[in-house]
Amino acid sequence: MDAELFPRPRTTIAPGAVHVPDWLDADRQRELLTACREWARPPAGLRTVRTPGGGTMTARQVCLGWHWYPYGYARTVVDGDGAPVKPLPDWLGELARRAVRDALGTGTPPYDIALINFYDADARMGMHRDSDEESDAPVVSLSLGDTCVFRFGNTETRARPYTDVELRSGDLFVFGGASRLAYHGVPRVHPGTGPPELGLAGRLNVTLRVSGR
Ligand SMILES: O=C(O)CCC(=O)C(=O)O
Ligand SMILES: [Fe+2]
Repeated sequence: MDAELFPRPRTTIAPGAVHVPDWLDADRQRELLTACREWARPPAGLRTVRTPGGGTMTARQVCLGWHWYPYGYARTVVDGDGAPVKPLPDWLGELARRAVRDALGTGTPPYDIALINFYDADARMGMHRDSDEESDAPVVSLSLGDTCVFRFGNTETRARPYTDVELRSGDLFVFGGASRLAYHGVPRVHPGTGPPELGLAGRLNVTLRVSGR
């Protein structure tokens, strides 16, 4: 990890939306990466997501707990190999609850959805809302590998006002409350910026949600 002259501060980006730099230490990042590599294997492994309009998402994805597809949830990979979705391990659900407690100081119901997004140097994610859940529990986002620009906007439109936040390996971002349905996206990944000792080319994002089902 780079030694910073000044540690990056924890920042409230919008009401209920908090960025906590360096939340995962190097060992926890390595453990999470090892787990992601296992989850990415078939069956129900890393896949390219096709949108109803005929496009494809550039970030490839694997789901745990519930399988997300545009735009709903299923117990099997209905838009892929048809296999049952992998279970979400208790330790990962507990990590998400601890994240919310740390970032927002509140309790939450158990987390039952994890999306793992893999970004190569050219991958992006367009502005969207996480709105396929029936729970208003906060969304938890963990980053590994390359630094990205995470764009966090408003609940009304994909356009401004928004705030660009640099998410680095080990950073936590939580959005709940008044920001739970805010538009957000990843306009850019900076290749080669991850911690060399992690050994990941690209960026991984682990997004945890509560389905409310
Ligand atoms: O990669 C990220 O940081 C954001 C991912 C995201 O917004 C999502 O999976 O819904
Ligand atoms: Fe999202």
